[in-house]
Amino acid sequence: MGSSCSNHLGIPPPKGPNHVGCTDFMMDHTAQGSFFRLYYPCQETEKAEKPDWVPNMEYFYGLADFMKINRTWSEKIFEYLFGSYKIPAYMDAPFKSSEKCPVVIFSHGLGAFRTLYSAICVELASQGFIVASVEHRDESASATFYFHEKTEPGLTQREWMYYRALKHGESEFPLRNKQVKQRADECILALDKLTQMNSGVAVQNVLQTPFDYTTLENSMDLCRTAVIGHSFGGATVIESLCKEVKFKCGVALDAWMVPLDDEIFPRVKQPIFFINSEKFQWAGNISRMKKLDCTVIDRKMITIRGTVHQSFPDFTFLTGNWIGKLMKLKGEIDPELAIDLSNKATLAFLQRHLHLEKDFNQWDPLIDGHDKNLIPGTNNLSQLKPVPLNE
Ligand SMILES: CCN(CC)CCN(C[C@]12C[C@](c3ccc(C(F)(F)F)cc3)(C1)C2)C(=O)Cn1c(SCc2ccc(F)cc2)nc(=O)c2c1C=CC2
Repeated sequence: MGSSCSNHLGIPPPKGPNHVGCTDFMMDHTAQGSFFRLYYPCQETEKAEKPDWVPNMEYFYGLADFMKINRTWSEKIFEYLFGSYKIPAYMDAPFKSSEKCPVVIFSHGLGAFRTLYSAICVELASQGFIVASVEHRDESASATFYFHEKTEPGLTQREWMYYRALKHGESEFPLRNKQVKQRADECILALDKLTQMNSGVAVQNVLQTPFDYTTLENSMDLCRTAVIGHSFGGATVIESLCKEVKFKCGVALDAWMVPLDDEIFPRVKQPIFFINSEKFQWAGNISRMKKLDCTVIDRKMITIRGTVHQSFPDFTFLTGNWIGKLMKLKGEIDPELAIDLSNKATLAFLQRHLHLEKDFNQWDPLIDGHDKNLIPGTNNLSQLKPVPLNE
């Protein structure tokens, strides 16, 4: 998919001091291996291209499946609406950072995949983080791929795994609980791969990208690691914190709490920041977040006024107001202002709990909802509303 998009829409560029590079990593041919997009501070290079936002057509097919719409014409619509957008980062640009980078593992939502939260991941990388945006193989992604057993040396063909919808009459919890456990394992495995890269252990990347992973040796501060996720990825944050104490804190963006066992809540010991949209809130979901409230561990919650569930993924920047509001991809608030508030509040929380020596503490008031576009805690209407299913 070529040609730069000419209209005013697009994924907002990063605001931090670093230029941002990105590259893809897949540890082996199997669906059990780790697969993520890596965003990192890079050298400024004219040569590097900006990658397509949606890397392969199969992702649009998967998105059609997820949206329960016909693949044929929806692929044309997606191609027309979104086919030419680029990620505001330089593909395979050389890594460059004057200091060790803190690390974030990012987990996407149901029906999403690794590139759909680029505005968040690129911003964090521009602020000095190394971010691995995992692509989950639990059949919750619209689509993902791995490789058939090596047919011939070097020659490998992609195997696509598509979104698995709930079967008619199938109950949601058992599937989502199994998936959230796999998702947490995949976040932990991604952290393990980054740990190997940091220690100079040679790691195999079955995607022959030109990026030189040896340049990441001694580049990461693995004592400063966090996990962040949207919706189902927010539940993955909680599950990952419970399973892996190397994650020092978590940021759950509009967490969908359904997949989680109640019994894990008392077992999570790390700080958690819930950043919620105004619309994706209902009593059952909020009450489970509140079960994580704790006097001795920093647990924070804010609501961003005028936002919807889709205010966190990149789609919110890519359609005009009319279509955006119709498809609930946009709320009342300007999408760039909303993500800016979310990113700044996230950076302040990460500074506090990863003990960063940056100036992100300038945004501490946002953690407590002190801004005209923020509400401390929930939107308090959540008691009234039934469960939103089409958010
Ligand atoms: C009818 C299908 N039904 C499936 C269960 C509900 C579908 N749905 C609402 C949608 C996603 C929507 C969407 C996307 C993308 C366009 C596009 F046109 F821009 F492409 C339009 C409209 C359709 C808004 C959600 O699932 C909401 N949601 C999400 S949305 C994450 C996502 C997925 C694909 C993306 F491209 C971007 C973001 N992540 C979660 O973890 C959870 C939920 C709900 C509970 C847990």
